[in-house]
Amino acid sequence: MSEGVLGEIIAGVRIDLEERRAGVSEADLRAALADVDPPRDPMPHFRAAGSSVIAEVKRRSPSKGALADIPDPAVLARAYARGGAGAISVLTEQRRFGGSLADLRAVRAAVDVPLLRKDFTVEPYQVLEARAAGADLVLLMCSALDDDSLRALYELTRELGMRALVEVHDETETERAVALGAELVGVNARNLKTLTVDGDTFARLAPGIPDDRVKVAESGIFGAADVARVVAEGARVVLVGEALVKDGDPESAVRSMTGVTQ
Ligand SMILES: O=P(O)(O)OC[C@@H](O)[C@@H](O)c1c[nH]c2ccccc12
Repeated sequence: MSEGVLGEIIAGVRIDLEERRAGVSEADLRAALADVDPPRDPMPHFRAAGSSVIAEVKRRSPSKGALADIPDPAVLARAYARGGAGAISVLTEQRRFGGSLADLRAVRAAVDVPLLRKDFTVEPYQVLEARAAGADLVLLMCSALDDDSLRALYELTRELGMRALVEVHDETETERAVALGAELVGVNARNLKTLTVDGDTFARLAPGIPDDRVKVAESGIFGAADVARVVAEGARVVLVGEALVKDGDPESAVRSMTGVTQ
């Protein structure tokens, strides 16, 4: 299932994960959950009229290399929050995206908006870790998970009171996400096996997702015109990284993509 770049990324993710697990056990993480504020629910914002933005803290990517110098993710997150972001995504994968759980904690301390831990989630340990660091959502990628793992991780997020953004990039994955009952389905226009963006992906896959689910358009969105296009195709939410981290005024950039209607 995971071939090419995706397989390589996940191999690295597993190595880093085992290193962390050697320091903090799953039982330690579960115990730590008692001291964490309850999860914040992004769904009301996502379901309200007009587009909602998940604004991403993203330092680099395998396809583009370094995107932006982000000396303090808290500063960027505050700008996103002032701009009206419905949620903030923090990429925590270290090797290819330059992120960390420290970034997630820094953002959690700075803003009240719901937070997505954006990583290649393959083990329950990562979901517990996300919640312990104050995340409210996790990303579950169909391309990285078989049906049993997908279901087990989805159920764990619900058990913890979190939401899962279930990511798809083709028809088969879309059917799997829908069959799972995913309420938040992200269509990633970037194929993580080849790293290329296909702007027609959302329009192609969205009709396969029932309208009672919240449809999220991910990747390759650079401005209000792109948002208007995916909103017309059924998106309620857009997930934007590169365009926001590169913008000198991220607050206005988020605002310009928020509340866009057909
Ligand atoms: O920087 P962009 O093109 O706006 O994309 C953001 C987001 O969609 C992208 O970071 C992403 C979507 N799914 C992922 C899975 C893993 C890592 C990264 C991603």
